[in-house]
Amino acid sequence: MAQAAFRSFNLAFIQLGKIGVDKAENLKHACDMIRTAASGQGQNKKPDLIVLPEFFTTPLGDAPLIPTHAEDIGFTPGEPYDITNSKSDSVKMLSDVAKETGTWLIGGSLPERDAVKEGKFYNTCTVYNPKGELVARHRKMHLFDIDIPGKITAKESDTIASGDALTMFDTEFARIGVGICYDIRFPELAMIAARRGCQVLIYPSAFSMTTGELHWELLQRLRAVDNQVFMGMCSCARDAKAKFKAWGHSMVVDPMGKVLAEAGEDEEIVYVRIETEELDRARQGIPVSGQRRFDVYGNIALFPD
Ligand SMILES: NC(=O)CCC(=O)C(=O)O
Repeated sequence: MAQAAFRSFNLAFIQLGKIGVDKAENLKHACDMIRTAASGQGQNKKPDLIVLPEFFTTPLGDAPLIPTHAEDIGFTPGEPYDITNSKSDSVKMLSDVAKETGTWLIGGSLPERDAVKEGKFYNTCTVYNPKGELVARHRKMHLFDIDIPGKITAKESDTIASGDALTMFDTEFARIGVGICYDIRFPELAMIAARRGCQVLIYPSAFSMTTGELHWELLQRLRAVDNQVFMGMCSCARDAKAKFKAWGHSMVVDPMGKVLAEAGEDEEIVYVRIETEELDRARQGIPVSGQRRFDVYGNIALFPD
């Protein structure tokens, strides 16, 4: 893979609120918020890249809504895609607003209907360039199936099928790796993306209230430091009435593990300047990438569980 460009840029995370049962209203609200974020709100922060959270069209934890809210995206990575004939309202909105605002856009995620794998759907993120072209798609690879007795039981795999590909895309300012929420718990994904030249990793997300306090910041700082990359997770806002209450606290961490920006719990737009020097400083000062011992590790995928 060719060396990726890297220059300083502005990033905006939309910690979106008001995600209700009406998909059209959710789309309209997301579109309004993207326009607001793109304006930079008069603070000389006009973003090059805007990010939405996980499941921005459909309330998380409301599984019966998934079949009605799911959309046919019909995108195959690497193949041309005709947005004007897309069957997805969300794809059309995201493409239009990326073009209108002239920004890169990581369009959170939404339930995707495909040739429906075993009657399930995908939890899918789509990415747009400033011309409004759909350039990448990530299907959540690791599904949120957990059981912490008395606290939380979740089985995302009841309705969602797992994706089977890593996702990264090139902009004029960085190579960016994409995952979705629970994907953060699997260091291999971030490690491979970093080794393939990503300087920035961004995961649309919505952590649980049980795990958020201990793990949300910790996991992002770990992935950032392990891989010497910028790491960010963009969450939904917390909604006290929702079935799944999101932790919020959308965050961006630098390659030394320093938290550059953090939202609260409510709807909010977080602006961050990503400075190339921070990555160079971390990698030059602590040169772990040249000190790895692959001669000793061998193929870790072959180790027994
Ligand atoms: N939406 C999710 O994947 C939730 C992940 C989460 O809360 C975690 O602890 O991991």
